[in-house]
Amino acid sequence: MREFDESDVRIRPRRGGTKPRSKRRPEHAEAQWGTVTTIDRGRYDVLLPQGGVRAVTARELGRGAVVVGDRVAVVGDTSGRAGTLARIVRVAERTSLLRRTSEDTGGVERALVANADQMVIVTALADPTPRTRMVDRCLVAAYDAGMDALLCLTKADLAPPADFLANYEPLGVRWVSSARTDGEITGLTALREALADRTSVLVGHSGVGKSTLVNALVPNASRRVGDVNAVTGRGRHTSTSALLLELPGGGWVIDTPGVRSFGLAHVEVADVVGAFGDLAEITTACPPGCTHLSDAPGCALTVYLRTATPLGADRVASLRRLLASRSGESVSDTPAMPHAPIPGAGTPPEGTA
Ligand SMILES: Nc1nc2c(ncn2[C@@H]2O[C@H](COP(=O)(O)OP(=O)(O)OP(=O)(O)O)[C@@H](O)[C@H]2O)c(=O)[nH]1
Repeated sequence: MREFDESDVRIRPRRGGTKPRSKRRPEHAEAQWGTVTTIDRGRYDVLLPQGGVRAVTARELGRGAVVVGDRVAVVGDTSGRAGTLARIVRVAERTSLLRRTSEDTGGVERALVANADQMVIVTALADPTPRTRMVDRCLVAAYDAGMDALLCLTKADLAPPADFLANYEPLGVRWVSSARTDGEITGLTALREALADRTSVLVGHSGVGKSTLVNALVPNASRRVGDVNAVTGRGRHTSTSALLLELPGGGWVIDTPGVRSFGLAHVEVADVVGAFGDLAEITTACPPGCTHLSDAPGCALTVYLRTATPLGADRVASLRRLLASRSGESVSDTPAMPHAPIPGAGTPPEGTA
């Protein structure tokens, strides 16, 4: 019979070894501040003033505490040499946070991107067919996160923007459009102007041409361009992780992987209504807990509709469409009549819907 000796006993070294634990948190006075550019399986790429480093997060920060766009304090090996890992010890207060819930019915809330001040909603005018529902949900998420919204309509060589834009006329959403002409992406001047010196998060369904845009805006971005599936009409998921990129003319863009769903269960009704200053005042006369949807008993918006101007009625219809999209209900899209842009919607780089 074989005898046992010490080599048969496997002792897993305790994390931190036998070092006595200090009760005092290190001050990390030597920490350097940088911005998280991408995340891959628990590894964070952080851009420091002298260049990029790869880092892990300190245990006390907890899981999921850091997202792309976060300003973070980094300690340890910040040489950026291959194989080295620095440590993120602090996260700066965020100026904005884009979130989504995994399921509309109160699923887990996830932070997606921090510190962006503008959401660029990329939608193809054809191939795949544009859907207002996705755009509506993005708008709600942008308003909730405290960001401006910009509609970026791609593939204008395949269909004109007018019909689709009519849906956003009453909202006064800023818009730009791009096209492919003789193999080149054109119409980028207005987009570049709208992105200059800002941090913009690009969202959109897979296949709308988001990677193509990023490659055109940021030389060497090398975002993979996929094909639209001929059977489903949807794009393949060729991008994987959110990525922050510096624009040559100043400013930053954050490319996000193809978003298939935008769960908004975490968004409060009041935050959506708050984005409609004129209507918010009217809703103060609503009964407590009013959903402001068309079937809501005693909703002051329904009373207002009896005497509203066509523009006012369109505004109510748009707000209700957004509120319904927030709760996951589907409503039929009634194209709105063209009207003048809404004051306070921002300066349009090219036009206002
Ligand atoms: N006709 C036309 N096609 C375009 C235009 N922009 C992009 N495409 C094509 O649309 C397809 C999808 O483009 P991508 O840039 O990969 O789309 P994406 O939104 O990044 O998709 P994912 O990478 O899957 O998230 C590709 O075949 C592009 O060549 C455009 O302005 N006009």
